[in-house]
Amino acid sequence: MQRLILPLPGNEGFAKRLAALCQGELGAVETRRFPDGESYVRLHGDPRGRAVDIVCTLARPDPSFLGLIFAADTARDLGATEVNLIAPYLAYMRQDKRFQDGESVSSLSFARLVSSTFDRLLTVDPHLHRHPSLAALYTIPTTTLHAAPRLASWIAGNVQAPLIVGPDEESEQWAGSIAARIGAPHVVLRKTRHGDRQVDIEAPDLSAWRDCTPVLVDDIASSGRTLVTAAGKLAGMRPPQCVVVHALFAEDAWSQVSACFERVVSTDAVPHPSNRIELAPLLANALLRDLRD
Ligand SMILES: O=P(O)(O)OC[C@H]1O[C@H](OP(=O)(O)OP(=O)(O)O)[C@H](O)[C@@H]1O
Repeated sequence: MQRLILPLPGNEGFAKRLAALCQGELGAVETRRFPDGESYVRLHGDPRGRAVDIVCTLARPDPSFLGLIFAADTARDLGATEVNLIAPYLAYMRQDKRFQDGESVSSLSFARLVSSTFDRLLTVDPHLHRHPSLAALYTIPTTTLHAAPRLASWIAGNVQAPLIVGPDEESEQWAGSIAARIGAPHVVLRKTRHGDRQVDIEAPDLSAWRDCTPVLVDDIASSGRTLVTAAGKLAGMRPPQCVVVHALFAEDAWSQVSACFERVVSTDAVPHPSNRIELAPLLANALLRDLRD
């Protein structure tokens, strides 16, 4: 039986591309607020006897999360054989430790809530910093996909003589992988984070690559401070470009970041005007491979 693909509001475009690629049936989730602010949820599509994939990128998750849980529960109540969460961006991955007494380890609490509601989670480049994999947080099976091959193809097709630049040591994994795929050089800068919006970045001598176009690559753009500060270290080189996986761009980050680069592009993991790189093919392949019903 065809899978039923149900996007939460705002995820319809991504879900439509996904449904077309994996021959799923596209349904819908209607949501609204009751006058008292509580969430109303109604599914359009029949989950009975079928695998249901709920598509909801989890950027800014707090206002939509309860509706997501209600949608999943409703699919199960109505007879879905399994209920999976397709979250191209996975939220609450950064507070993965109690830095100060009494703090919530929200990565773990969020993972418990998702694990108690869904049968399986598919996501792209979750911000795994202190944990080796999602299995350290989630008790359901998870599939972690990587955008680096698609970022590499975009850079190879759009940038002459790129120098791949990672803004911090953690970005070595994707900067190195992208560079190796397209036969480009790469460098990694060193970042020290002092607060939500304060970072310092040190760069090595980049003069050997003056004839290259620096392409900054990162997993997340949130406050934008990492990208803005890193761009400041590329002075004297060709106009820099920037490719990110998850375009959160909080508050005024987009105007700050876009002013520092000749071009900023992102994947469609989080809907944003900078989206140029489609991830639906990556997720469709995973669905067809891992979740065959
Ligand atoms: O746009 P911004 O607000 O600068 O946030 C984005 C940056 O934050 C993350 O790293 P972070 O420095 O938080 O490392 P960590 O979470 O792994 O400690 C991420 O890898 C980006 O580099």
